Amino acid sequence: MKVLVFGQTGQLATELAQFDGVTCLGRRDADLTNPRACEAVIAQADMDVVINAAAYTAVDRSEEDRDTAMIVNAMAPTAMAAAAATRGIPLVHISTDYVFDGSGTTPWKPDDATGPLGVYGSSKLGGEKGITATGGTHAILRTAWVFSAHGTNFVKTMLRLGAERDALNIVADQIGGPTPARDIAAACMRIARALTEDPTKSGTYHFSGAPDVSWANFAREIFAQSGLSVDVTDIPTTAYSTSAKRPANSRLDCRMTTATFGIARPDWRRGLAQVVADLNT
Ligand SMILES: NC(=O)C1=CN([C@@H]2O[C@H](COP(=O)(O)OP(=O)(O)OC[C@H]3O[C@@H](n4cnc5c(N)ncnc54)[C@H](OP(=O)(O)O)[C@@H]3O)[C@@H](O)[C@H]2O)C=CC1
Ligand SMILES: Cc1cn([C@H]2C[C@H](O)[C@@H](COP(=O)(O)OP(=O)(O)O[C@H]3O[C@@H](C)C(=O)[C@@H](O)[C@H]3O)O2)c(=O)[nH]c1=O
Repeated sequence: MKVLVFGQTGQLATELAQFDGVTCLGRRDADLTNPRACEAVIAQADMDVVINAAAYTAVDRSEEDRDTAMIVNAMAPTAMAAAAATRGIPLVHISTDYVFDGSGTTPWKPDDATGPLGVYGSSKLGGEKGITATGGTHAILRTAWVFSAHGTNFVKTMLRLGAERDALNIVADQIGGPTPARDIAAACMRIARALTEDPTKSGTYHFSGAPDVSWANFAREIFAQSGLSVDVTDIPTTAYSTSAKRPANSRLDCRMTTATFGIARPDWRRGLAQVVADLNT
């Protein structure tokens, strides 16, 4: 299976690059601020499937840079979907828990009502809607709280801060499933294969690590596994000021993904152990 991946330097793209048959495109090969260029790349490439692992992921910055976030996260993926549909190949696209408003405590199902709280979530929802509307073979895989040894993520932020300070205040009223990028990459490859064999599996799916946890308890586990002695104090969201609002409830109901593709929720504590080991080598 020949797989064209948008993204090269990011957490997910770096993990996808480990699989056979994958060609990763960096910004110089395809800049998502130019959706037409993304379309042209797909039209010209001889590929079996496209995975979009590129996105504008700076949640707070997107509040002041709405236009770029919308082009990269909504217009470019829509253009990719149109080009993939024209070529008759599937598109696997990654979306986020931030498309939900975070109300309640029940895990979100794929067809639950969306209601993004900020620009990043709105732009990602725009991408979902554009892809779905093209009517081509696709999977939109919503995930959450991604971490890996590469790029920027909460684990690396905690390790940096934990090396500098012996106490941290961390939000404890936002709950979600941290997800190792390596497991998302494996899920994407499996879904890509399944879609090439059975396009009726097109749709929106959820995939996040288990068990669900607060950011504060995630931080505690990060420090425990990395041997750092840092005192974590639970704080409410209201005590941590950010430009973008984050959902309180980021739990994702992943049962449809398991039922359709045989992919189970990974235990993020195992993924964390791997990342901590990778960072120490
Ligand atoms: N990170 C997370 O916690 C979560 C991420 N997701 C989604 O998962 C997917 C993968 O995320 P992740 O791997 O963490 O992302 P990263 O932030 O690690 O990487 C983003 C990638 O997108 C590329 N990119 C950004 N803007 C452009 C552009 N204009 N043209 C070309 N490439 C561009 C970056 O390239 P460059 O280095 O050149 O900027 C980079 O390779 C995204 O769709 C994201 O929305 C979903 C839930 C949680
Ligand atoms: C650094 C720090 C963060 N926090 C809080 C702020 C926030 O509520 C939470 C996580 O902060 P971050 O800014 O690292 O995470 P954030 O960038 O919001 O992470 C999100 O990224 C996008 C791309 C997604 O799609 C989401 O699934 C999610 O992973 O931790 C503290 O409470 N104390 C701290 O010292």
